[in-house]
Amino acid sequence: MTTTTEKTPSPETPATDAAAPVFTVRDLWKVFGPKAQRIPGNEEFAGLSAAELRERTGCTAAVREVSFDVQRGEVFVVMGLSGSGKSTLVRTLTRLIEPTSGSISMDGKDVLAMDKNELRELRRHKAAMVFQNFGLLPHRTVLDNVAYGLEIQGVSKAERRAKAMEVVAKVGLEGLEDRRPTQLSGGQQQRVGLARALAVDPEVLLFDEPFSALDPLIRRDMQEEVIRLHREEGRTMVFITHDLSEALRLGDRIMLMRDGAIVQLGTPEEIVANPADDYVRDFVQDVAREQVISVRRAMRPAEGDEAESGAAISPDTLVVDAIEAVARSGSYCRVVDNGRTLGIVDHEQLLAVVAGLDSDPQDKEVAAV
Ligand SMILES: Nc1ncnc2c1ncn2[C@@H]1O[C@H](COP(=O)(O)OP(=O)(O)OP(=O)(O)O)[C@@H](O)[C@H]1O
Repeated sequence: MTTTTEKTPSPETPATDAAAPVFTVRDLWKVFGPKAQRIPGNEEFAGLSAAELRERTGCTAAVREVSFDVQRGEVFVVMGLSGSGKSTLVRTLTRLIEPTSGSISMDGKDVLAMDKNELRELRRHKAAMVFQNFGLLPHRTVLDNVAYGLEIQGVSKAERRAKAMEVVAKVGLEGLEDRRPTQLSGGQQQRVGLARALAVDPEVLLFDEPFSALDPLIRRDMQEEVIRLHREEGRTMVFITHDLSEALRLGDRIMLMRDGAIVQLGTPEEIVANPADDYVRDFVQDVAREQVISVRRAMRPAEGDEAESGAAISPDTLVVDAIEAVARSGSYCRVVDNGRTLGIVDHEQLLAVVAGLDSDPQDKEVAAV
């Protein structure tokens, strides 16, 4: 794994403070196939590629010794090509798929020790899933579909109607409450699916490629919707996608998977600026770097009296915005944090980012798995 240092709390640690992770996953494996239990941790199979493992054992290691934390309030994106293990991994979080080995805790509670009732509670109240195929009930109205999760929780009719109306408005479906799913566009149906998950007010929303069936413009709309909701509510989100631009747009952090294992875990900026290996480098090679990388990575030390005056920008300013600020200033901009000048950016630094000449070999070492 890369730039994030992860502590290993005991699965029993009660997570009462806001700084504690929502999910803590350690050494997780999910192996499909005969005698799956023999695969995790077995030296004999450790060096085999996915294809070799399948050939030798008939097993598929869909999730392979994966460890990570999901922090409270973040959008945690799980990204990878088809078959890399994204869906399997996210389904193990609430044990829709039983892991083969490893540990998972949510809010400090050991998920693998939960009984049926606790699991039901976990899936209904704490970590609601938004699926790609919406899972809507065709004979129910939009409002009744949205209220469905509350209905199975036994919430009274008046209360669930009120709550459903509230979330219908929140996702921009006002006026469509009485329609049936077939009378809605794909994007609108996805909003119903999202509203239904939101109605139960879960601590975490788990999205399994929810927008991949939508056409690009509607998809963009839905991404904006998720960003807006996240900004308004700060709810923790785990979002699966195979689409890099979607991952970069939505993710606070991105976990890139390949053949069931983590290739890199970091912020979009860390992944684009410091790909952990050639696989990630290939993945991100067409990204417009100036739209992801901030001046924090581009600046140079101030020389002479540069630190004293000149236009100021914050360290989080994206290079694309800094280019405009530098052009307007006519010379350079100071990168200022809390009144302190951290460094300077001028045309030279910013162009180096655009041209991909800015990689810092030291950073790369830190980022390598
Ligand atoms: N029930 C199963 N039995 C056997 N193999 C499975 C099963 N479910 C998934 N796999 C295999 O596990 C691997 C990971 O699958 P998974 O669906 O998690 O990948 P993914 O990254 O979500 O792919 P996609 O983007 O296509 O949905 C694949 O090789 C898949 O064939």
